[in-house]
Amino acid sequence: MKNNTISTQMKKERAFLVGVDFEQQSKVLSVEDSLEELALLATTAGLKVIGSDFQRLSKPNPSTFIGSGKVQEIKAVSESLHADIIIFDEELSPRHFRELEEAFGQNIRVIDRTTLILDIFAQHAQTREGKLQVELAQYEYLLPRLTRAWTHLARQAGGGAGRSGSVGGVGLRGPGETQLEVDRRKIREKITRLKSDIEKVRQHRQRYRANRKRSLIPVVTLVGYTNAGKSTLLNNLTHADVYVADQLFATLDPTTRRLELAGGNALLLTDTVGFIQKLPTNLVAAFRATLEEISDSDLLLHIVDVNHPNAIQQWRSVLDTLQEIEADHIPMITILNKIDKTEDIEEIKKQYPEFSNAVTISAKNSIGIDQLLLRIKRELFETFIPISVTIPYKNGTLISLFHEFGKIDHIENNVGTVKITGSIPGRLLAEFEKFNQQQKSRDTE
Ligand SMILES: Nc1nc2c(ncn2[C@@H]2O[C@H](COP(=O)(O)OP(=O)(O)OP(=O)(O)O)[C@@H](O)[C@H]2O)c(=O)[nH]1
Ligand SMILES: [Mg+2]
Repeated sequence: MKNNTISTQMKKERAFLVGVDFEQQSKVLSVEDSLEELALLATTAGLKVIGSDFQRLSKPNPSTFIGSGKVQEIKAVSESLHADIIIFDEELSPRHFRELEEAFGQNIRVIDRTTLILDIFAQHAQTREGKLQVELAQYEYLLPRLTRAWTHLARQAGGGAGRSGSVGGVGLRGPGETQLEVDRRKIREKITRLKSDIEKVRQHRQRYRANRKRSLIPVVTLVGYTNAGKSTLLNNLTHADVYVADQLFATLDPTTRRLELAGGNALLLTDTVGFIQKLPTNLVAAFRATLEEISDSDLLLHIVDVNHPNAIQQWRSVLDTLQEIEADHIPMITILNKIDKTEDIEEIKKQYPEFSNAVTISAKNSIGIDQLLLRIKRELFETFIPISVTIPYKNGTLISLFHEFGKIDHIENNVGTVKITGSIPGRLLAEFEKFNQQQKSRDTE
């Protein structure tokens, strides 16, 4: 594989995009819309998009992904447009890469959607954890796709391999190993090291989360398609200073801020990485630590750019990803954002029943924010579930929790235990489950 890094320092590289319209395949976006999104991704990565084309296929061609005639056609067009790089809107297999590089020749690089997203992630990651996660995803993606000696990796990654000199230099080559094997081995070693580093960060994060759980402030996470306005909303609500930009994946690293609601309740609000259709699965895996934040929340705020022509498709695609990371059971408020740019919001709500219960806001212009805060408050602090529990004195935290957040109808002190009948916010149900009266009497029968 040739150099995979898209440089933004030099004159903008010229990119030609290639999509595939698969017949009979359920897809989130049409091939044209998906290519438009790919163009945005390419621009975000610092490329200049000079054209695009697509082919209708029933299944990928095993050697060149698209048909060989189409390859020749695209080769001719992209050469005449002086393209530096060709981007496929689908994930390419190692063999596809090999054959396409062969077909397009030395002067044009071939990358795919995943490589492009990984590149943007690499450019946008700020924290150590974010950087580690992206680096791991890049190495894991590249390892099987390594088709020739690949010395740029060491320089590009800026990691250990770079400091130890050029890959495969004198003394680095193992007996009988080819350059390619050396590269592969080095990458495998690097992957092992990255995984253990990430695991350490993950454990630290888990301990932090456990502490937070104990403090019992509800955790609310902003989710949504990339560029929907998640960071803008976090900034609006908490006066945080998260980077906001009209580009894809502006945010990579999670930011958490405390938000005080009227009436004295507080919550922790987290902004995190956005989703996209055809999100590469290994990227989801690499970001598991970050995404665990989401599956551990008490409430999700799902932000939709209602002004986007594919708003409903984006909404569905986010739900798919939430299901993939096992976060689809968490209560969710759908928020239609950017209504300042929308002509008839009621019409849209009527058109899509999925949106009928949504809160409508403009995060940028502070429209509908009070309404949203009321909904959050209701969801977290005012949805009560009747319960009757017998709690041993030694579980004092739980008793004080009931006093603080629950509504007590009746309280009775016995030897070593206290029996409380009343109701608690739905989000706390799991905490009390063990001491639930009904549950207990069933068990002893
Ligand atoms: N007109 C309008 N633009 C908005 C509104 N909210 C956000 N935006 C714009 O939408 C773009 C994306 O906003 P962000 O807050 O960065 O979106 P995000 O969901 O955090 O995006 P990623 O971090 O890239 O996933 C920015 O240009 C914002 O200024 C709104 O209510 N109205
Ligand atoms: Mg953001």
